[in-house]
Amino acid sequence: MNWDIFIAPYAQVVEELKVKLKGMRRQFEYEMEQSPIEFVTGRVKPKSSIIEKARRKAINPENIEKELQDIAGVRVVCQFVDDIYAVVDMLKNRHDFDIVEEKDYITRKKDSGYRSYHVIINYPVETIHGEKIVLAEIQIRTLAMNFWATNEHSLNYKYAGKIPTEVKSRLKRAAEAAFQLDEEMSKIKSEIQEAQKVFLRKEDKKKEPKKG
Ligand SMILES: Nc1nc2c(ncn2[C@@H]2O[C@H](COP(=O)(O)OP(=O)(O)OP(=O)(O)O)[C@@H](O)[C@H]2O)c(=O)[nH]1
Ligand SMILES: Nc1ncnc2c1ncn2[C@@H]1O[C@H](COP(=O)(O)OP(=O)(O)OP(=O)(O)O)[C@@H](O)[C@H]1O
Repeated sequence: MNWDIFIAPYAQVVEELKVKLKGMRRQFEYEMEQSPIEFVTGRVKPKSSIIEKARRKAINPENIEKELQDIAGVRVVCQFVDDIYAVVDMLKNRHDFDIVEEKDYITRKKDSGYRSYHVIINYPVETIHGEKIVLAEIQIRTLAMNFWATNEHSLNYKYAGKIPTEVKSRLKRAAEAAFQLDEEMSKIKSEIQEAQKVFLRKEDKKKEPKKG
């Protein structure tokens, strides 16, 4: 199998989804002065990670495309927890892909402490050989959930998946603290948003050309 040929449609999907989700963010800012989307990232799963995951999950190489859901992955990071559900609703209303699975690790966090909402989609991508339906994963999480997950990911990498018990329990406590942070911020959401709107208006005024 030629790896570049195999990966090309996934790279295309990641780029297209990033453009579309960033477009949603921009539209929100123009129309409402604020957006449920803080930022969007995306990546094609590295080759070594695909091979390792396929081995870990005992997936036959010929079934990788059907069974590995996150070769193409994008991430939508939001300020507040209810922004996540607003984004999920918007994804459900789109007609350019089909949702095949939803994983709500917010109401049911993982044992590690991980929280996020995952939407798995079938995305039709145009290739030089015609349309190809490709699986992709959209992770939606708050800034606090993202902070936790990024740090936990680094520790998992450092300890090759075997994080010492002491560090693990600190991570669980940190996950609880991130959860509390999200809860508290949600309670003062309207005040924060009002302040951010005033700030945006001031920034826009600065950009206006001076009269006279
Ligand atoms: N940092 C961190 N990320 C996680 C954790 N669990 C899941 N993820 C992320 O979510 C993705 C999908 O995880 P799952 O929904 O559990 O599905 P999966 O593909 O079976 O993944 P595995 O948990 O690796 O078996 C992973 O590839 C990670 O990017 C976690 O405990 N910590
Ligand atoms: N859907 C996604 N969108 C954007 N970035 C992602 C997504 N999923 C993972 N990443 C990031 O891509 C990088 C490589 O992650 P990688 O795919 O190797 O591992 P993983 O998805 O966290 O774990 P696993 O192999 O266990 O599923 C990490 O920085 C990870 O945070």
